[in-house]
Amino acid sequence: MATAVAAERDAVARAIDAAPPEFRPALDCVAVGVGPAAAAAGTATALTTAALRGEPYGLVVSAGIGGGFQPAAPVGSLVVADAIVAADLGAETGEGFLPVTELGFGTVTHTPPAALVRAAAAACGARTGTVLTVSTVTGTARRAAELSGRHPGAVAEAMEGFGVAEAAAAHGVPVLEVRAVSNPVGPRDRAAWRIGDALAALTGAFTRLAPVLATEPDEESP
Ligand SMILES: O=C(O)c1cccc(C(=O)CC[C@H]2O[C@@H](n3cnc4c(=O)[nH]cnc43)[C@H](O)[C@@H]2O)c1
Repeated sequence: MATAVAAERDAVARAIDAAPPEFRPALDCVAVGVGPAAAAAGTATALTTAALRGEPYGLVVSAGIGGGFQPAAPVGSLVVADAIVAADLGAETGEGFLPVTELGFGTVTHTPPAALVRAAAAACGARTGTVLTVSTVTGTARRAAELSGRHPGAVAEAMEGFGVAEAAAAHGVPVLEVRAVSNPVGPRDRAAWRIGDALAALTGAFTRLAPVLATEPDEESP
């Protein structure tokens, strides 16, 4: 489990530690830092350390708070990513933004296992959709509309998912992203953030997700 900051890690760990032993997943919670680069470095380090220990991870979960696109993901709601997309990895041109894939290299999308996404969303009552990874928090209606226009399936944005997913992919491990919405994506309004509520929602989500994450992948329905 990779979160950006300690408050998110503790919100998830509270739920996991409280799960009954038979439903408690063997899960390490690590705060890997804010932003895609720190998230990739921290997650890759954790994956490599576990592999060298002879106990490789079978799943990586990127979890934390995030901004919700309105009206798809209201503040306080939960989102499970069915696609994890690097929204600002590319080039600006006179004709608009070009993702790196159109420049001929890299990747901008990671796709979590569909059955796991369905099971996780059903367990915690989350919406599913694209979760964008950005290096700059959206702060204007114009940028929010631009991102929604380029990514019609986007329900949320955050800053780590794609970095976590890149590290997981490098280790051949599946990835999941779960976000509790702390603020709307749009004009900057710090008074509208509900970080405490979102952290409580994250704990609630992982209370209900624990049995899903404790299930061996081959026990899942397709
Ligand atoms: O200063 C601001 O206007 C501002 C607005 C929203 C979030 C921030 C942060 O610095 C939080 C970054 C942190 O939390 C995640 N997060 C939460 N909301 C968003 C968002 O709307 N867009 C992107 N990231 C968000 C993010 O994953 C970071 O870990 C500042």
